[in-house]
Parts: sequence; C-alpha cells; structure tokens
Amino acid sequence: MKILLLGYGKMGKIIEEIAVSRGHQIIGKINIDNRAELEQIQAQNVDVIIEFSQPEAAISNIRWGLERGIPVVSGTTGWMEKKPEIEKLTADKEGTFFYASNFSIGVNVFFKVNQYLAQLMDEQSDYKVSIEEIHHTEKKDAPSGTAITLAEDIVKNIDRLSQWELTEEKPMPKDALPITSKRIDPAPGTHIIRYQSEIDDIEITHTAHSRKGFALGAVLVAEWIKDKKGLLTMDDFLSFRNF
Ligand SMILES: NC(=O)C1=CN([C@@H]2O[C@H](COP(=O)(O)OP(=O)(O)OC[C@H]3O[C@@H](n4cnc5c(N)ncnc54)[C@H](OP(=O)(O)O)[C@@H]3O)[C@@H](O)[C@H]2O)C=CC1
Ligand SMILES: O=C(O)C1=N[C@H](C(=O)O)C[C@H](O)C1
Repeated sequence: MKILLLGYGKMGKIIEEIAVSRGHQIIGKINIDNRAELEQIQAQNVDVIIEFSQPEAAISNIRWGLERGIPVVSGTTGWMEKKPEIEKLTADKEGTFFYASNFSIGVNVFFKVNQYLAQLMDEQSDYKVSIEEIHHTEKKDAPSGTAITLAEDIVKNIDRLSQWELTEEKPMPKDALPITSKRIDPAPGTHIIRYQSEIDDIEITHTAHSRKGFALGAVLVAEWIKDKKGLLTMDDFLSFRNF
C-alpha cells in the first residue's frame, strides 16, 4: 500500500518503521515545516493517509484527505469538539474515515473490561470511581483521549454520574467523575480506573510499555480499511463478540 503520513513525530516515525517492515511504501511524511510538499502529492498515488499530528492540525489534515477521496486513519487526540464537522464531510464525500482514541489492541480489550465493570458497579453506590492517566511531558492535551473514552463509558453506565471533570477543576460537582492527568517522562501511556470504598478498592490498569502497540494498530487498520466506506471504529475492526 502507498501510505501518506500526516504528522511525522514520535508516532509517525514508529508507524513508518512498522509499515515498511510489512511491505508498504511511505510516499510522504508531512510536518509543519514541510507542509508545502502536500501540493506536490497526487491523490491517485495515495491508498491511505495515517494522521497522527496535533490537536490544532488534525481537522485540516483530515479534510485534506477526505476532499481528495483518500481514506483517512486518524489517531490525533484533543479535537473531538470538531468531530461532527468531519463526520458530515465523510458523509457528503461518501468517504472513509477511521478514528480511535487508542489503536492498541490491549487498550481496546481494556475498554470492554471498563464497560463491564461499570455496569457491575452501577448499583454499588458505596464506591467512589476515579480515573488517573499518566503520559510523557510532551503531551499537548489533557485528559488523554483514552481517558475521555474510558470516562464516557463509565458515565454512560453509572447512573449517579453525569459528567467527567479534570481534578484541577474546583469544586468537583457531586455527579462528576474525576480524572487526574499526570505528566511524567517517559510514560508512553498508563490508565487506571479506581473504585474505592471504606471496605475495599477495585483497580484496573493498562500500562503501555512503548508506542509500538499504538503504531501497529494504526497500520493494521490502514490495511483493513482499503475498500471500506463510511465512519469506522475499533469496534468495527475488532468485532468483539456480543459486547
Ligand atoms: N490514538 C492513538 O492510539 C494514539 C494517539 N496519539 C496522539 O497522536 C498525536 C501525535 O502524537 P505524537 O506523535 O506523540 O506527537 P509529536 O508531537 O511527537 O508529533 C506530532 C507531529 O505532528 C506534526 N504537525 C503539527 N502540525 C502539523 C500539521 N499542520 N500538518 C502536519 N503535521 C503537523 C508536528 O510537526 P513539528 O515537529 O514540525 O511540530 C509533529 O512532528 C497526539 O495527538 C497524540 O495524543 C499518540 C499515541 C497513540
Ligand atoms: O499522546 C500520547 O502519547 C498518547 N495519546 C493517546 C491519548 O491521548 O489517549 C493514546 C496514548 O495514550 C498515547
């Protein structure tokens, strides 16, 4: 496959390594500095775009691909308030757009465990639930996209909660799920869900040991997405049984 990388930072570089090792060709590596090179790229020479850039850049990168009829796989976090715009463009152009807050297979299993645990804990009102996420200090957004996905799934399943808030926000509303974001090098990504009561605590944790799982997931999705249309997610890709 011919892959165009929009965003060539920490993730873009590992994606390149994995894609090349799987026999794919990288036809462009675009950063802020060399964005003008996009003008030289012919859409018919690109099978898929893999986009891992920055929150402020994601929308224009994704638009660039969809407007040219190129399938876009995006992992950039921190721009979700603008996602409806991209969903509309995908529909208008009959295009292909795949977004995941986390491409790691392990994290997507963790998402399912989180959903199931939240269903079980809905009636256990003695437990206080909270999320902690730990990432490297270069990360631009907080909370992480993964923590937001985890929080949305908890709020959906636990009636006594109706929103999430960063713990910096004071005072914390009673119906809010607190999220603590820590920035400590070199953490590639750790997410902890805690249910705490006077009697005991229940904790589930996902710890990424490197960025390899995110990058491999993105390349596998790019291979799978060929010939597919519409808005697609990790649930479509992984087709977990009965969740
Ligand atoms: N969904 C997932 O599984 C994962 C998502 N992420 C997310 O991916 C994104 C990138 O992460 P990471 O690689 O670690 O970040 P980096 O900061 O290392 O890389 C981002 C790159 O994007 C480039 N960039 C900025 N603006 C533009 C633009 N307008 N067009 C093209 N490129 C641009 C930057 O260029 P320059 O160097 O010139 O500034 C930089 O090289 C983040 O949002 C992160 O949260 C990360 C890991 C996994
Ligand atoms: O910026 C990162 O590094 C990561 N970002 C994603 C997120 O915001 O959830 C995924 C992963 O945790 C690494």
